[in-house]
Amino acid sequence: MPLSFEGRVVLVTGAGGGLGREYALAFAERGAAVVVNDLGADTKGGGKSSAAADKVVEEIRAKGGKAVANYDSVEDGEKLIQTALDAFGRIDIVVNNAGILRDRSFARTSDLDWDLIQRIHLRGSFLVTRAAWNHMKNQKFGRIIMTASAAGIYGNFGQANYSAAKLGMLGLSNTLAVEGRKYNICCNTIAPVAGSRLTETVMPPDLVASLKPEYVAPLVLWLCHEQCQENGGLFEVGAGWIGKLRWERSQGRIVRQKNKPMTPEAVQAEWDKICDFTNATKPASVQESLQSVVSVLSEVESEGEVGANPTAAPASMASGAGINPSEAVGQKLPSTSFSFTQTQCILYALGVGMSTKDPDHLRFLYEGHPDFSCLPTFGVIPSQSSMMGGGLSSVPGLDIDFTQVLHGEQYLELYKPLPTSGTLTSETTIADVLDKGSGAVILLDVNTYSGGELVCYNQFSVFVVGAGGFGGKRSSEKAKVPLPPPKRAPDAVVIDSTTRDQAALYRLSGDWNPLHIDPSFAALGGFKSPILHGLCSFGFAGRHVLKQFADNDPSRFKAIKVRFAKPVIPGQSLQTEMWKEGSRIHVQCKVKETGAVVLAGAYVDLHEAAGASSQNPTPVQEGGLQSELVFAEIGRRITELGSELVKKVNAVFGWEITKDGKSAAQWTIDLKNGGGGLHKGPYSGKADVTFTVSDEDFMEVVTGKLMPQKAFFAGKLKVKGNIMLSQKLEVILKDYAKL
Ligand SMILES: CCCCCCC[C@@H](O)CC(=O)SCCNC(=O)CCNC(=O)[C@H](O)C(C)(C)COP(=O)(O)OP(=O)(O)OC[C@H]1O[C@@H](n2cnc3c(N)ncnc32)[C@H](O)[C@@H]1OP(=O)(O)O
Repeated sequence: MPLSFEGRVVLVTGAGGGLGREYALAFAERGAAVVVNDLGADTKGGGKSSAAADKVVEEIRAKGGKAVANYDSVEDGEKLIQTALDAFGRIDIVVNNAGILRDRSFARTSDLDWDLIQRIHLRGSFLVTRAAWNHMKNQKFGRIIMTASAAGIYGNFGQANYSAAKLGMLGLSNTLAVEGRKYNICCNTIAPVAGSRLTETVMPPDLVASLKPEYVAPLVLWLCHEQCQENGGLFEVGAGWIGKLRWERSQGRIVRQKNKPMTPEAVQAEWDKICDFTNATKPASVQESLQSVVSVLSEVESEGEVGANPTAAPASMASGAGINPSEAVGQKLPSTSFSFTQTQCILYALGVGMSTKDPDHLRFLYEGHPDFSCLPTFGVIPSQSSMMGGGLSSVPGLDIDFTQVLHGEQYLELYKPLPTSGTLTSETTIADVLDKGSGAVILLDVNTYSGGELVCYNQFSVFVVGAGGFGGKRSSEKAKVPLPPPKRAPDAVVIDSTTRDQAALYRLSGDWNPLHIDPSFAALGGFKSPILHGLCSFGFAGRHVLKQFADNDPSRFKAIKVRFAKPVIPGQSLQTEMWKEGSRIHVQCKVKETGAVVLAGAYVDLHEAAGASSQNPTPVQEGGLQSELVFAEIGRRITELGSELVKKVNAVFGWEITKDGKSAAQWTIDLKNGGGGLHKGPYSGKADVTFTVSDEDFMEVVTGKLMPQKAFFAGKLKVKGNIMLSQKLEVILKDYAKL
């Protein structure tokens, strides 16, 4: 179908001749109403005449087209746009084409030469475009062209002023592309080579004659058509040829070591590698650029070697997918080391939705807890950092578009419970590359070691949307496959909310992919808003199973497999459905609000429980916080209740609370045979708890001057005893409250 501009209103600046005239005629021929702007100045900006614009308007009208003339300078941007609004009622397309030259060698460039060129090219384009911007925003459509020049891109003798202005227009265009994206305003830049008044002074006449403006106009028309979604591009065009330009960045080298000064000698030593464009990346946004630089910080912090090249990470920033399995499979990524402390374990637990609201979570959130542990699914973090730090893009045969990368599946197997701090090293191999038609799947096997001992194995499956069709195989014997759940009602269902900031929190564990936080980046992948990390939902599901079927005991966790079937949006609720089949728990996760299955074919393998069943009382050792806080709370309640109420408590619940205070005050709570009353069933057992405080501190607590919790932390209130899970004590506290 011919590309029509029927109903569109176009402003072309500098349209009295050359390229501008050609654009104006071409737009009008395809149905657009055109504002033909031309000041009628000479090529150096002198003089003023309406003749040039009028002539083009006449030409258009003679062919039955719609056009009006405007003779204002582009520095009066508002007036140009007003002409369009007055004549045609709207403005859809702005082609910033007007320009003049003041060529001088740099030493001879005067202030005036400089200022005039900046004013007409850069400032003029800014003023005209700004005047049109809100109209385009409101109508949710706009197409803008900036005219740069090879002189700006490459530099050209005698054109310092012009080069600066022209590349300035590219910077302007790049930012308008970012800001306009959500309003369907696209802004692109062209660097045309055509015979015109500006080029006839620097080119031989027959070359000028053969570089016709009509060899440039079709690109401008396409870029301005509603069907064209190109945005933020830079194109060289001339003689019937069009090429796109982009930034390329070498992999670079880290020249700094933790806690050591960065020196020019280190830069010198790495210079060849810094400038080596082998396996160069193509960052296409500030986020992509920054992200890789940020990864340097973690690399340096984890004391990565000088000479590493983490700026290639994460995944590939290259566009223009090119996948070659025979080159990629078997390749190893540089091995990485990951150092962590309790902080990372806690941050991760918070990232996958743990909260102090659930007392059972405290063992994963508080380093002072006697059973403080790392969540088993944290096992993906050290290995993930190996990919983030090393970069898939450095692998030959994997030229992938990072904006199209989704996490497809994950398998994790632990060979021993994870430590809560230490240094782990990871070795990553490209296990296979599959052609799934709609995408490519890259399987990465990662072994993670502590010292020489294997701690865990991960298989990452990375789905690169749109990168399929390269003629590869569809399945792999190396893949850990998802398993469908049994065809019966689930044995357990847990519903848990993610928060609006879930991804913002989870990313602090090391996956800085802007897909999860930056709306513009998410839009590049076709998402309306940032999506949650697959591994975050994975962490939710993993801990649901651990709580439901393994008493939150990390040592019982063996392995987990998950397929990410659909994206989750931060703030949605996850409904985890679980089926117990021996030691395997099949899992399926849905978004509660939509019913969509987001984790499919998932399962968790558990080790058999050793010893007591989960129904037995859990002994709490002296000094453990989870119980202590609650005990301290009980102590406070008891003192508040006073002796009369204590008696009542004893009577109602069949408890025996006594005070034995000589040199110290001691309280003993004895839940006789489950305490009777409300405390039957799984809460049966006996709890003997002793609070020990000095008389002085006891009085402080009794008179409310010192909160029991504070007394506990200050070591003034000591607690000793065995009792069932604190959760049950919360129940007890509620019962006290009823009294
Ligand atoms: C740390 C470094 C490594 C990690 C890199 C990732 C970095 C992270 O920051 C990124 C993320 O966390 S992204 C968030 C989590 N992931 C998602 O939300 C993806 C959700 N899934 C989808 O949208 C689709 O399944 C989709 C788009 C993936 C596939 O949908 P379709 O194209 O419609 O595919 P479909 O027609 O259903 O099936 C075609 C073939 O592909 C297989 N397949 C489908 N989903 C898959 C998936 N999720 N993983 C792997 N393979 C998958 C199908 O089985 C089918 O193949 P076959 O016919 O051989 O069975």
